Amino acid sequence: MAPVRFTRKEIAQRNSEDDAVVVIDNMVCDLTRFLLDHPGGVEPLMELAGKDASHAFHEVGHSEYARDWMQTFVIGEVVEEERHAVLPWPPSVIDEQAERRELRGPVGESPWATPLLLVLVAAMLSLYLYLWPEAL
Ligand code: HEM
Repeated sequence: MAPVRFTRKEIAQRNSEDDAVVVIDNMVCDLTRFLLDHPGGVEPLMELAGKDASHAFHEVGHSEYARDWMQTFVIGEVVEEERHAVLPWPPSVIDEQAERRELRGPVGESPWATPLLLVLVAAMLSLYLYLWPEAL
């Protein structure tokens, strides 16, 4: 069965505690019956009712469990022409990428890294020979 499609204008009207709908990653979620069960409280959900909550949802760093739970509230999707780019998921993918960048460090990506290393080795060798000329 084809999923139900909603325009962002239709969603914007569903912003009350009796009818609270948000968009997360282009999926339309009816959170009306979830409001009181949300571990993060009613307030953050009501602030976003009728709106696109994708950014807020990801920024909180919701667990995979929360993500799976969220799927149970999906009632449809945003019409094709009004969809936004979806953020990568799971966050571990983002974290791993960030970690790899951190491991590489600022020098790892610099074009000066290799010449600098060579100069350092040459300087150390000269110092060594200067201090212990008999080593030759
Ligand atoms: C269907 C949508 C949502 C589901 C199923 C959901 C579920 C959860 C769950 C299970 C937690 C506990 C921590 C975790 O396991 O990640 C949580 C915490 C929280 N959520 Fe949500 N959430 C939803 C939407 C949102 C939205 C749209 C916001 C908006 C900002 C939000 C804000 C928060 C906050 C602030 C916390 C508390 C974080 C903390 O104490 O560290 N949630 N949520």
